[in-house]
Amino acid sequence: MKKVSGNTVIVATRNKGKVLEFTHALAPYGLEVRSMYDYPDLPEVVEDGTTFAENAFKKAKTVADALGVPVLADDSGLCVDRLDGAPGVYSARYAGEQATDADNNAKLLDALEQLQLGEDTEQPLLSTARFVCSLVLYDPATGEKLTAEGTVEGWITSEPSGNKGFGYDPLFYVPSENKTMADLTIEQKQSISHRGAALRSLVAQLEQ
Ligand SMILES: O=P(O)(O)OP(=O)(O)OP(=O)(O)OC[C@H]1O[C@@H](n2cnc3c(O)ncnc32)[C@H](O)[C@@H]1O
Ligand SMILES: [Mg+2]
Repeated sequence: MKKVSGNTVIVATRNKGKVLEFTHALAPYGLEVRSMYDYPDLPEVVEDGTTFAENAFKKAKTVADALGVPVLADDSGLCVDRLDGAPGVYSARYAGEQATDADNNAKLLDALEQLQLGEDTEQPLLSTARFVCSLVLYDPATGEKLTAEGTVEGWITSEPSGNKGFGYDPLFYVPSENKTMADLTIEQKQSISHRGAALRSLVAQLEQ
């Protein structure tokens, strides 16, 4: 399978946090990252799949078919056990179509704090949770795809901390680091995160 075009990896995303993480992770391989911001007039991707893998494939295929070169896509999200896996594939639009990270974080804390009402506890760790990342690299010339998935386990904390990362990172407490994901440097996040794990698995497949 043709991996990339030249030394450029096109990632089918409009999430600037993801772009930064992929740029950082792929630089040691001599690879540069471009995103949907670098290509005007790309079709919209309708993320109506029921799984992360389905949505990642839709993003990769839509953009790869439009550009005629292999494209990598990431669909990811947060699954919270006390909310039966929500927000899951709806993570980006949990608080509505135009929701900001702050809106989504506020809605998540609200949902979990409602559940804690009436319980005889004020402990800050509200629920176990995991981030999931599904990656798909699709080659439109052959129709071949490579897929990889990564997860990271943690807790949702009622005490947000940190200003790095993006999305739900300030609410995601990682016990092994005794920090939230937003407290970690990009390197530290990469070494433990769902996206880091998925990318390592994809690179291992490409190196085979
Ligand atoms: O679809 P693209 O354009 O890639 O950008 P997006 O932000 O809409 O990305 P997703 O559809 O994959 O939605 C994932 C949401 O899950 C959250 N998320 C995913 N990875 C995360 C991470 O590493 N840290 C914090 N939140 C994350 C975040 O809120 C994302 O907006
Ligand atoms: Mg999206």
